[in-house]
Amino acid sequence: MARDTYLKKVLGDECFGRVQRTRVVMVGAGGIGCELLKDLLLTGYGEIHIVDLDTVTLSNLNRQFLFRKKDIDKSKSLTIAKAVQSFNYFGAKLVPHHGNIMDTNQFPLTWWSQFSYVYNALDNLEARRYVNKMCLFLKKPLMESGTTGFEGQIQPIYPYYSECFDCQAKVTPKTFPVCTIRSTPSLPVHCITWAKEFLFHQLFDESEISSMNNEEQIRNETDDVQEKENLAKEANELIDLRNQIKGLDGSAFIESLVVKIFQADIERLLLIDTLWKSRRKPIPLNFNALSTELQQLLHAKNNIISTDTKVWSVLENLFVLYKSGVALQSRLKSGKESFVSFDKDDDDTLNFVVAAANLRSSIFGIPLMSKFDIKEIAGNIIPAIATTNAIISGFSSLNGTKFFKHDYEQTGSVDFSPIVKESSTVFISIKPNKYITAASLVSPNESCPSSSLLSRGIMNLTNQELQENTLRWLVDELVKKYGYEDGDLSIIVGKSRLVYDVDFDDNIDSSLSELSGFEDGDLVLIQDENDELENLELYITVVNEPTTEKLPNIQLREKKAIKEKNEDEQGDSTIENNTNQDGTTMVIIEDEEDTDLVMIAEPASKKRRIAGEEYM
Ligand SMILES: Nc1ncnc2c1ncn2[C@@H]1O[C@H](COP(=O)(O)OP(=O)(O)OP(=O)(O)O)[C@@H](O)[C@H]1O
Ligand SMILES: [Zn+2]
Repeated sequence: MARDTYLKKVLGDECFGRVQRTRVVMVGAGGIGCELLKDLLLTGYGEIHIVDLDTVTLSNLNRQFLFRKKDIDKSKSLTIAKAVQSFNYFGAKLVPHHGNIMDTNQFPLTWWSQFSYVYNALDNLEARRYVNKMCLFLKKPLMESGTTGFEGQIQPIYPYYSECFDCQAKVTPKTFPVCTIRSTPSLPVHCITWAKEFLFHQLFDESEISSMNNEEQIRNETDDVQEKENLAKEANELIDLRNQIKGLDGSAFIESLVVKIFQADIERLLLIDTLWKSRRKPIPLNFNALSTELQQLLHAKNNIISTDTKVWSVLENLFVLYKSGVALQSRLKSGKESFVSFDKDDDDTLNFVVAAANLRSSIFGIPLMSKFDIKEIAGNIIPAIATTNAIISGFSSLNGTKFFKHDYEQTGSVDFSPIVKESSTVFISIKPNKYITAASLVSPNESCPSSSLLSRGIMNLTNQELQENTLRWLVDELVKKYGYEDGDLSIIVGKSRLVYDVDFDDNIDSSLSELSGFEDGDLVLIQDENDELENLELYITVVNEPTTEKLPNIQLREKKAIKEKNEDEQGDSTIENNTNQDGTTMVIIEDEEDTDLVMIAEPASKKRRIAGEEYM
């Protein structure tokens, strides 16, 4: 059967026709992106824009099947667009963009407005959150997807009609109590966390204050006065050492470091009796006893450390610490870098963390690990699996394409209720009986910072208007337009910087261009201090010509009314479910007569795990 005949049969003539006239964007051209682009192309989409900021690396080739060895170091988006031409059977127009999706110069809000559907194929929380926001701004449907190892998930997002990406808290990586890491490690992962988050961070990274040295946290976690004093002392000495890094020569720096962290700090720790009542006491490193052998290694011609999969001896770890420590020190000394951040692919940083973690392990009687294994833990690497990406991409395009069964484009409607009822979040996993599960979409979370009690719109001003108009002008305009009682509003820019409220009017006569936070692409939050009107988020857009619609023509809803409406709508999810004896549910995904996809679902309440940071 010809391809288009087949697609017409599966999607229906009208839907297929719409898909062919549609312009979509795919953000991310990595593991999921390669699979997804193939799917979107073979579904017949008319125009596909592809955004990625990165270039192809060797490690991508095992699963990102559209890239070849010859493509290494080339732009992912440009390469992928070329690679699919050989099977571009429907003649889709492919438009690659090499850049960061969060760059508002390259991708202003006006750029986003051209798309009918946004497909995410990203690997980090920050970019996902950003795209979610843009889609909320423009009421664009978004398909979110993520995989980690054998697990994966898609989440269709229909702004204000179903949960957005921010509606559910994300799984955060496992953390350990500071005191376990700093005083009483018992597992290799404790020593790796110490080496990476505390030692490396304090010595080489941007900020001297790390979470491992958070006094308040330490105060909450231990009552032992001696331990508290000890931790503070340790950290201060490390900061002193950091300040001396550039002044010391290589061997003096490493020797001071080793003697301090593996000898003096441990000896001091041993003085706190309470810590060792029921634990094995650590044994400080005897640096003197090892220094002759270390010198021999340092003067050896051959590279003695070769295999990453072998567990190094204490001496070998000391050697690697020496070499990587000196390399990092000279990078800072050269002035080219003012700090160095840990990166699993930066060998100096990884070697330092591996060696420091292992030396600490040896002191506490914890098994040492190979560089290969430590890299996996320190880099939080869960292997990416091509098949998981392929399955998730398939669900992503299948579920996303359903949107085009409706004629949203023609009618201009943004009432997403019908498509929300037909869509589902899909999960895949390797657990028996849970290979594929699905749950119907639910209404946005009432306390979601991104999609509840909030209206959004665009503020259009020319550069000249930004220079001429003061904050006072903006406050007056806001009050006139939206009716804040007694003018009692506050204006917040950036993440949380207050520039105005009734008790803080220091900036009132500054022009908007003088106040940072009012540049093209910036977001400004307006809050009603009387707590009656919902919040308003403005997206600043610099236009060439003055417009009459400087502030968005919207009516802010009353918070009370929204809450009441939400309460009325509770429990309004109508997807047909049939509960089985084992508590799982059969969810009919397709509403067509010839139902083609039936899934087993667990109750929706159990399924609140959304693609978070650890999803690739
Ligand atoms: N802010 C962003 N703007 C544009 N593209 C982004 C942004 N953040 C991430 N990406 C891209 O999303 C893709 C995610 O794909 P994937 O998870 O396979 O990651 P990868 O970097 O290719 O692989 P790995 O992380 O395993 O080395 C990457 O190609 C990455 O460059
Ligand atoms: Zn939300």
